[in-house]
Amino acid sequence: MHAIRHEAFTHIEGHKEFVQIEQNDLFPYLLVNIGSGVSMIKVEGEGKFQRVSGTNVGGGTYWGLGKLLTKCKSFDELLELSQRGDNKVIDMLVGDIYGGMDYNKIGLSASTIASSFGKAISESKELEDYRPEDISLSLLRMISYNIGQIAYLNALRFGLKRIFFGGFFIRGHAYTMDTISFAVNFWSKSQAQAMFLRHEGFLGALGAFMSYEKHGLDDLMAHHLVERFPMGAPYVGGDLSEKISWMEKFVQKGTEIIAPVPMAPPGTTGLGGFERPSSRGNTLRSDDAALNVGVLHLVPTLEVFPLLADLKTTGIGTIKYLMFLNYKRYNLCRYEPNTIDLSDHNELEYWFTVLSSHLPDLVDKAVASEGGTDDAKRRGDAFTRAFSAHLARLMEEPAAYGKLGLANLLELREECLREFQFHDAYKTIKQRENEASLAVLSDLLMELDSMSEEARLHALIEGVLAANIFDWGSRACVDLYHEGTIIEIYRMSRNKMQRPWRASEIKMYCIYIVDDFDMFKERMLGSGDKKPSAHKRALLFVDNSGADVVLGMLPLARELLRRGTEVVLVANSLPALNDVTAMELPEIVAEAAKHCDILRKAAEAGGLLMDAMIPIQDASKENSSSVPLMVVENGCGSPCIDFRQVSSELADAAKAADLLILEGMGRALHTNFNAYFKCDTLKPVGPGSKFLTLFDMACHGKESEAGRKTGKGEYI
Ligand SMILES: Nc1ncnc2c1ncn2[C@@H]1O[C@H](COP(=O)(O)OP(=O)(O)OP(=O)(O)O)[C@@H](O)[C@H]1O
Ligand SMILES: CC(C)(CO)[C@@H](O)C(=O)NCCC(=O)O
Repeated sequence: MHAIRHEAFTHIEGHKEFVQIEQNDLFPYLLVNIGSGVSMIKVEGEGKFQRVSGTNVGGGTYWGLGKLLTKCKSFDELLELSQRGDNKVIDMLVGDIYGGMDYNKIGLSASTIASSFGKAISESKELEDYRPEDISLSLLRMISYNIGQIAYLNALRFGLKRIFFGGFFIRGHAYTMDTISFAVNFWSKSQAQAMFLRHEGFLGALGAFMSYEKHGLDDLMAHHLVERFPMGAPYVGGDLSEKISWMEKFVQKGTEIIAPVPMAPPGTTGLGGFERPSSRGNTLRSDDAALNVGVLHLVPTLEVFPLLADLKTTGIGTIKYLMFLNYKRYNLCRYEPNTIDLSDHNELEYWFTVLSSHLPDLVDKAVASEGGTDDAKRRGDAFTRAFSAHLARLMEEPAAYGKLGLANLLELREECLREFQFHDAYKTIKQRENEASLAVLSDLLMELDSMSEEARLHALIEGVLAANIFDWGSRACVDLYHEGTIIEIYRMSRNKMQRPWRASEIKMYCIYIVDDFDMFKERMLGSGDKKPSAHKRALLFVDNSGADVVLGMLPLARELLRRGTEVVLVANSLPALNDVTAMELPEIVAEAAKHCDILRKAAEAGGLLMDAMIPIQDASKENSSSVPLMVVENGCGSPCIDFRQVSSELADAAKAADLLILEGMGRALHTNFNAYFKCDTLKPVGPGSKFLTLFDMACHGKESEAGRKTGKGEYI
């Protein structure tokens, strides 16, 4: 639960809500594992747990007894039957005893089950006279309610505030979860709430893995575990079945991709007591159709970005805590990379349309990047189907893979491409753009050098914004590109920039803009009595290949180097769209260095002209007079960045940094727009980048609360 965000959720009347749990507030809790039998485990801390109780009436009882009584051939069939059942045919209800009335004096409604299967005593019916549907429902309620009640009593016995339910019995079935939630709520008189886990079926395997000494997992930190989604999950059968054979336990081999089955609209529970939970529909909503899990990857080199401001000290925001026996609100604010929350249905629909409309073009590029072979076409087709199936799944249940943010969706697409062995769909385009931009770099540098300091700084920032237009995720950019050369478009785009740089609205999110260029300029160039004060080290998070990095970010890097600031170019570890990668940067820098002495000396000092990538500690060699220009990878393969999980090289490089330049829509707007850092930060986002209409916006930024408190500025 430390590692996987949005692991725990409540499930009440068909409504799933994720529960945010602070790392230091997780323990103690009761874990109820419903397998064949049921184990109840008191968990008091990391590795500190004790089995305190259990019950032999569990999943095995439901399946075993159900099989005997209904002749069902599979567990799912049995569960499906229960959806169409009516338990009052077999269960003795309070109303049956008290003449159809509620028994108000002791607080029981007429529909409350007085005795499971109790009606069968007094009726002269044989087993065959009962419908299997009714038997299944009575049995499911008997067992789930019993487990819910015992769990609650044990939590009470040990003063545990939370109960998590797991085990293969649950398996993501909405109706089972609603039934257990109902039971816990009923017996605790609404004092307790059942919580469920997205990866409930894997607890045993995970426990075995974690306790296996050879892994040396003692120091395992939450940020070392990354959840990725199994792209084969919705894509079953066909040529790629070998790839997903491990999923056979969950998904029947050879099943076609099927659209997820919508659940019936929630109804009301009516009279109270044991009315049917409203998520019950005519069709069982099972996760068989699309496996509802992510795969955990252990990446021991991932770290939390050390310059991320600790927002707890700022006290902004409110996090809702659902606590057992005690409902509290805490005033805490945690880092959330996503700016856009896709739980807003309109927002979700908008992004799904954008991604779907980009799909054919992306597949064309991906197939071309692999030489357009038959194999590449086959993989392209499989990718389209797999990704579309994921989109359909998420459209139907946005929380299927945890709380959905735009960054997750964009990363999902990149992962999906990689899953089908498209490692760099934009390879050719990136190369072509890099070459075209490098060819005009020296002209641009000459133009910049002819300007006054102030005009140059202004032109450089405008240049970063203007060059960020070259984004091949943006159709508008592609269209524009047909109409001019790289330098013409760059110049035109720069000329269009009018201060104050601002954006008024991005889709439904209003963005309030502060153009802080003057503040930044004062720090860089000084003003009045104030002397310029160069930053010690700047981290430049670069975005797109071609003009963006070559004509935008490199000239800015050069200016910083000229002023004695060390520059670290931070780029993706793996390709994502047309973003430049850390592997590609040394070659680009080497080529640019041919046109510029400042870049050449700095790149030499940073070791870039000798090796492709060098460890940061070797970077500040004594044998050069110039401050170094370095490259580090960020640990990501997505257009966005989650600062809780960056490469250890980046974390290391950040320790000495006092300026961050976070360029581009993915990293500065779709993610991290609301992120605060401990040092000066620039967040330049160019017009028309990543899916926005051209010239919709020029640049965004805002004053930082945290910045004001710490005396650090967040510019532009
Ligand atoms: N497709 C399925 N086939 C069989 N059982 C299923 C299926 N889906 C869910 N179940 C439920 O899962 C239960 C088994 O769960 P699980 O594998 O977690 O337990 P186990 O390891 O056998 O039990 P224990 O924890 O008691 O050792 C079954 O008894 C049944 O109730
Ligand atoms: C015996 C185990 C632990 C096997 O996993 C499980 O099936 C269980 O907890 N059964 C319930 C036993 C009891 O009555 O406590």
